[in-house]
Amino acid sequence: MNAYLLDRRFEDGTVRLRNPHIAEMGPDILYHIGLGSSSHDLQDMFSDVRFVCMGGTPRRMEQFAYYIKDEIGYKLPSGTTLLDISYQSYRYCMYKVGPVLCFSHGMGIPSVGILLHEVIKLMYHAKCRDPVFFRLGTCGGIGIDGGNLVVSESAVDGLLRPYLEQPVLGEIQRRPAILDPELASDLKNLRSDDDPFTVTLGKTMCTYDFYEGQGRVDGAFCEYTEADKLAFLQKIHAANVVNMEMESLGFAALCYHAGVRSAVVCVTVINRLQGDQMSTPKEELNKWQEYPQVLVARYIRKVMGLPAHAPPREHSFLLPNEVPDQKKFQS
Ligand SMILES: O=P(O)(O)O[C@@H]1C[C@H](O)[C@@H](CO)O1
Ligand SMILES: O=c1cc[nH]c(=O)[nH]1
Repeated sequence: MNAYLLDRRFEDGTVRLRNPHIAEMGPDILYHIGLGSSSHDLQDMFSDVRFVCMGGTPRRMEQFAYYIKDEIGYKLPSGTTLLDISYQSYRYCMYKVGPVLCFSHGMGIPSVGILLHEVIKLMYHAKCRDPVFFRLGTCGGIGIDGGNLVVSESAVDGLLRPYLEQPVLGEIQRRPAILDPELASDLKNLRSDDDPFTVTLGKTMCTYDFYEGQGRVDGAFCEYTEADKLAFLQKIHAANVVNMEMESLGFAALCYHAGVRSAVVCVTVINRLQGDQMSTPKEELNKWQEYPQVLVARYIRKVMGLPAHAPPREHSFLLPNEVPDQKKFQS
């Protein structure tokens, strides 16, 4: 067995829940994804899932669902589009394309954490074997220009500590935020020479805020100088931090605790050593957001025994319902 997993899974690769109450309590409602162990046949619906891919926005993850559909040669019945399985939750989006499950996770550790509790339980109820979890995100690069990829080798908090802390029953609970090193290195090696992006392996700083938490000077509040900010960014850069985002710590800690292999692949949308404001045109940002998908699709294809090379799309992808030139009204 992969050294990263230790004995945190069952021999047959199914997910071991580290919660004795679930087996005893009867029906389990997965409230935020609109599913349940008695209202749905979770094993029938999801037991073939091998890859769980998540990222912040519903649009990005719906796009990914269509992209991976083409990449793995999955066909939809004619005249149909992909169903958002968790549409009744009005929280996260969720698409299934063969062995790939795609979710949006919203912003920040609380949002991704709640989703992970329910997705890990879903893997358990469905008896999925050896699922691999990916976060496909955006980030601020530290010394890396926009439009390049970072595969996280580990996640640290805003104090450079490699664990997730949260108060539980009035005490601080600590869980190590460990990502699978073998998976990270496999992903990095899937870059091809004709890709329009570089891939850097390094530490990711995960913060609780986009503005002051990431040392920006362009929030509604700021009590430090530009020089203070740059000194901090240089200090963390010297400690091998190459990017900043807001979910990796919770994502890594919960996946590791569940015995699930996991990786974080983010595209840089700004080089924080050069500024704070997000001034890149939307069209460019949309194209960049697809780069993590390209690398993860290559990994999935490789594991499925398909040729690994999946090129980036020429143009950023429009969803079936995004008819161009629609007139919108704002009062
Ligand atoms: O998943 P994404 O790439 O949206 O996550 C990053 C971190 C925050 O959630 C968000 C801030 O803009 O982007
Ligand atoms: O600077 C950035 C860009 C994207 N996401 C972040 O959390 N920070």
